[in-house]
Amino acid sequence: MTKPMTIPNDADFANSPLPFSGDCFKGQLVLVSGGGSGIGKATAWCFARLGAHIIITGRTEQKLIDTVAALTSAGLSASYKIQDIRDYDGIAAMYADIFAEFGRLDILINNAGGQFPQSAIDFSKNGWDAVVSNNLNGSWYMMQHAARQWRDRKQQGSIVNIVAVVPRGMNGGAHTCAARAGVIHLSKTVAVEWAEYNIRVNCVAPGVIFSEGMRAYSPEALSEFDKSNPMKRFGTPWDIAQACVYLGGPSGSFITGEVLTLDGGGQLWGDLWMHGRPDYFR
Ligand SMILES: CCCCCCC/C=C/C(=O)SCCNC(=O)CCNC(=O)[C@H](O)C(C)(C)COP(=O)(O)OP(=O)(O)OC[C@H]1O[C@@H](n2cnc3c(N)ncnc32)[C@H](O)[C@@H]1OP(=O)(O)O
Ligand SMILES: NC(=O)C1=CN([C@@H]2O[C@H](COP(=O)(O)OP(=O)(O)OC[C@H]3O[C@@H](n4cnc5c(N)ncnc54)[C@H](OP(=O)(O)O)[C@@H]3O)[C@@H](O)[C@H]2O)C=CC1
Repeated sequence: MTKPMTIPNDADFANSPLPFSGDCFKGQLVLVSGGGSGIGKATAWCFARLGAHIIITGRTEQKLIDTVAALTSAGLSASYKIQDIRDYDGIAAMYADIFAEFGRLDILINNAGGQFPQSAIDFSKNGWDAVVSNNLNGSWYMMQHAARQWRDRKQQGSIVNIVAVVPRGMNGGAHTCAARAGVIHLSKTVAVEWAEYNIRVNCVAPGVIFSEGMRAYSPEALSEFDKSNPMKRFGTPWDIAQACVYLGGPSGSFITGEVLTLDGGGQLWGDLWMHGRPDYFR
């Protein structure tokens, strides 16, 4: 039978855990995919500074080594695993290793991903497949294998999927827009299906964030990115990191199936061309 609810009082509020105190994630394990650069790296730092042990993943070992070295040099707790998010069986084995070593995983920040900018009409079949596979399949493999571990061990879990701002499409990025829209609606669906397992699933949608990822764009396209929202500037990886902490941790405990957009208002005003603005739209 469900416990009857009581109205919280001053004593309850005095003792409720604060979401962003110095060590509020102490004893917790957070996995950040793509944690060797950009938004993932910032998110790893944010959680680690709040007391969590961080596992970062990615394909390029040197980036992971350097990031873990920086975190541990600062007295924080971190390790890494090399893992391509497109490798279904490899991901299952990675989670098995993590649970065998730590016995738990509290939060998955499903951040790894990316694309190349190109007009949709020019996509090759392989180009389309590569981006959809990276961003939709890869995100799903990471979510499903984590959720199976949590369900089987009767442990609660929280997933934050990093997506993109898709309501008005993404000019020059139709492949990633399709994949990210897929992740958003996948998240909304499993947020309901997995509520019985105490697994929350949310998304963070970054607008233009000035990270290493910006190297994938031409100077011409980049020169307009910071004018694509009413604040007329880029956001920072730290902006996104804090949103991940808010949604992924206890402060998000009654939030599931949600998309938190951090884009300086770009979904309301402005436009962005990932492959440069065509003359027709000048
Ligand atoms: C509305 C507001 C939205 C704001 C959006 C702001 C902009 C978003 C920014 C970011 O997301 S920053 C993060 C950027 N970081 C990355 O994108 C890095 C990750 N990307 C990759 O690792 C790769 O690009 C990939 C997408 C995973 C593809 O890697 P893969 O190793 O699978 O590809 P390949 O085997 O090299 O190629 C497969 C296929 O794709 C074609 N292709 C690859 N790059 C390009 C390109 N630059 N232009 C055109 N086509 C490309 C490649 O040619 C292959 O196709 P075929 O030649 O075989 O037909
Ligand atoms: N910066 C921005 O403006 C925006 C970014 N995003 C998304 O946010 C996320 C982080 O981007 P950002 O930090 O800016 O850019 P980065 O390119 O720095 O980050 C992407 C990370 O994902 C990893 N990665 C990519 N593909 C794979 C894969 N198949 N398997 C494992 N790891 C992979 C990369 O590491 P490695 O290559 O070593 O594997 C890299 O560390 C991405 O999903 C990006 O698309 C969304 C909207 C806007």
